[in-house]
Amino acid sequence: MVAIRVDGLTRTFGETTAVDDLSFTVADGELFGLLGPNGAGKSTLINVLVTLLRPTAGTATVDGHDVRADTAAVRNSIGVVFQEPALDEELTGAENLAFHARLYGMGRERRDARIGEVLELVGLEDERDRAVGTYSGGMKRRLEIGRGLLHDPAVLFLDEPTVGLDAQTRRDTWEYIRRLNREGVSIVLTTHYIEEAEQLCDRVAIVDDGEIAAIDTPTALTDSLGGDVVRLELGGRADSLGDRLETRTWVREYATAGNVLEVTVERGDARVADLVRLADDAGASIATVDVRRPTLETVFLSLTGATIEDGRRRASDEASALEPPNGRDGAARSVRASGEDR
Ligand SMILES: Nc1ncnc2c1ncn2[C@@H]1O[C@H](COP(=O)(O)OP(=O)(O)OP(=O)(O)O)[C@@H](O)[C@H]1O
Repeated sequence: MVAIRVDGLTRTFGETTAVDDLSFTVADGELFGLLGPNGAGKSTLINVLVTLLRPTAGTATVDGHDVRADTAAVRNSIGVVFQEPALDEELTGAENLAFHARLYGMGRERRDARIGEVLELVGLEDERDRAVGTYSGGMKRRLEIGRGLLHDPAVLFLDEPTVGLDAQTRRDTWEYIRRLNREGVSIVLTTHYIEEAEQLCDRVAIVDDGEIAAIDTPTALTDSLGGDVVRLELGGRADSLGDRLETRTWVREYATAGNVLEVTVERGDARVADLVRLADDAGASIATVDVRRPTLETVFLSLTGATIEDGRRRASDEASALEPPNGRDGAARSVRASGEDR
């Protein structure tokens, strides 16, 4: 079964094509990540899938419902946690959830049972009667995730779920997200954190400039780069080693620059000794050796020619230099007010 099917989806804002002819599917029960810098089109894509924005072209279904024709059915099937917190700090955790459950028209009995279940799922049962204003950042985020789950949705959308959280709280939040996923909820999350995509997601779509540059499991994406890079800093010029490397079948490729030699091999840790021996035979002394496994950052760089950080900087420069001529439309603005990490 398919949780989400996107076919030729495009969304433009005036001259800007925020989402450009995307097609992909998310399987039932999958934890799927959209990784890309600010301005790549991730939020626009999510806003179309959660029916806050209409597509300009193409189609999408969520839990089998068309985002254009069946908005009510889509909304019933999904939970959404936006980047911007929207909790009432004066109410307790349980009261915040009860308020939301009433908005969903849940009857009292179901509401009470479900609030208990959800608080347990996100590990806040002991804090249920404390005012949310006294919660830590991570607890608030978990309560928001819990709120998105109240009506038992098939698909949960999380827009930058750990933005602004410290490293430890981020890891804890990942654990809760994994737990929900194990309970059977399909999850789509956006992130610009490499590690989040690598550690958490079953599959990742690398999004840049409204397009999907690649889509696969994190391991397959990093493997596609063809191996680890062993970097040797030598006492003399590195090109003296070139001839010797040419004859080694385990060398996928190599590059030299001054006294630095970079060799791509399948298993970097297993080849360090061979490379040290080769350098030795060539009479080259070695100053440093390190082995780098490619990360999704390396994949992003090789696909787009920029780092995610570059992309983020470019987006924020553009945003401050040039506001869109017609301004942002209301639906998008209400869910995208500026946050601390932009
Ligand atoms: N309502 C809008 N009006 C005009 N342009 C918009 C609007 N929403 C998004 N855009 C533009 O569409 C492009 C994609 O933006 P989007 O917010 O979807 O990217 P993103 O990857 O989600 O980034 P972020 O992490 O900052 O939300 C950007 O160029 C942005 O300026």
